Amino acid sequence: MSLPTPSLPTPTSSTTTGPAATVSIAIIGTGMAGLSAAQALHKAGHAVQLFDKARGVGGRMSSKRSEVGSIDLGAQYFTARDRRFVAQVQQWQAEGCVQPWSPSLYNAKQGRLSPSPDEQVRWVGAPRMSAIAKTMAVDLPAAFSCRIAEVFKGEEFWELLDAEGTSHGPFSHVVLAVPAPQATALLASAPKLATQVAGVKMDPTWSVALSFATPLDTPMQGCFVQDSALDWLARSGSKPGRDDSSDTWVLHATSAWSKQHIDLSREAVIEQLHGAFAELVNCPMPAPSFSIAHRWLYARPAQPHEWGALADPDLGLYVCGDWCLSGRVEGAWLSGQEAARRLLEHLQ
Ligand SMILES: Cc1cc2nc3c(=O)[nH]c(=O)nc-3n(C[C@H](O)[C@H](O)[C@H](O)COP(=O)(O)OP(=O)(O)OC[C@H]3O[C@@H](n4cnc5c(N)ncnc54)[C@H](O)[C@@H]3O)c2cc1C
Ligand SMILES: NC(=O)c1ccc[n+]([C@@H]2O[C@H](COP(=O)([O-])OP(=O)(O)OC[C@H]3O[C@@H](n4cnc5c(N)ncnc54)[C@H](O)[C@@H]3O)[C@@H](O)[C@H]2O)c1
Repeated sequence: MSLPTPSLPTPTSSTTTGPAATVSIAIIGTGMAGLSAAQALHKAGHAVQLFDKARGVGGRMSSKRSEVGSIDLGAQYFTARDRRFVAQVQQWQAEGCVQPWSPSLYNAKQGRLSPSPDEQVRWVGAPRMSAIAKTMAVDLPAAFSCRIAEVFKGEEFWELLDAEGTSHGPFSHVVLAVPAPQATALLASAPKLATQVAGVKMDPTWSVALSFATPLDTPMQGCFVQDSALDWLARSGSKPGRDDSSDTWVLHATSAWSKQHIDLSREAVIEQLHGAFAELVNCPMPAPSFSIAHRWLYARPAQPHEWGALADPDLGLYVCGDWCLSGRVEGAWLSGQEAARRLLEHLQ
């Protein structure tokens, strides 16, 4: 498809900015990485415009509203090891959107459950995981339900084309903050970057929540699982601020199981993971009163990288996301900071 070359500063869409002096920076993706970059750029005095194909912020840290309350179907908790992220988490805690979570932890190996306490500090969004992204997004202009399909550069500025055919721009720079396979599709303007990003494989995760009217008779609140279709279990009500009127559990399948059952129906996934859960927990397991399944196609990078962020600074194109670092919440935040740092450095 041949794309129009944008002439500036002619307005081209509803999100068009004004004169070239105030041309803003486009950020595609409002997960942790995109919001981290947006906050850093906004703090440095730059105008940003965020886009997300979803109906709200958070990406893999979003929470699903349901009849049994909000459920964290993606990220379950996070740890903070880098001192910059530790400081950020303390700020979120002061703002009231983050609290520590100290579950009664178990380990399941070859079908045997055993307590597995440790000293690790674990954090969760409160009252739900998405609270962090919501707090970060305050004051940042964002367009939702807007899937960006193409990113292209005119003589001077960038334009975005969404899946509905609407053009957005002009933008001085573009930050892609989406999972690697989705970033590759938007990197036609930068073939070298596209090749590097295309090499990053991401694995899926099937996530299921089951609610029980009567609490299960187990002290377990979180469990690392081995030798099973499952690799993680969490009891939602044990996290601060959650609705605990029914006993809701989140079960995550392993990457291997998720890949093998990628096209299974939601009903069949719920049935199979409920079965694996019942085998694992040493207590009577009734039928759930509520269940839901979500397939995360790009849940985690298949291999870790140490890139921080990727960029073609001369073009004005930056790429970040958890997959540029650890594949965790902390890595996503650090990657967004690094993309912003490199962009600001290039402007000087
Ligand atoms: C099941 C599961 C469990 C996890 N558990 C943990 C955990 O316990 N601890 C931990 O630290 N991490 C965990 N993670 C990982 C953590 O959630 C991620 O590392 C982090 O949230 C990634 O943030 P991100 O901004 O890089 O990407 P994302 O959160 O994926 O954000 C990308 C955003 O881009 C949007 N987008 C994509 N393509 C387009 C497009 N073309 N146009 C517009 N918008 C687009 C998406 O809608 C999304 O909102 C888990 C992830 C999953 C899936
Ligand atoms: N399902 C997904 O798609 C997905 C994606 C990204 C991250 N994650 C998970 O997010 C977590 C984040 O990692 P982190 O380093 O921030 O947290 P962490 O330190 O709690 O866990 C890291 C890993 O150490 C092991 N571990 C930690 N504490 C344990 C204990 N008390 N008993 C037994 N094993 C224990 C587990 O294997 C765990 O996966 C990991 O568990 C990771 O698997 C899941």
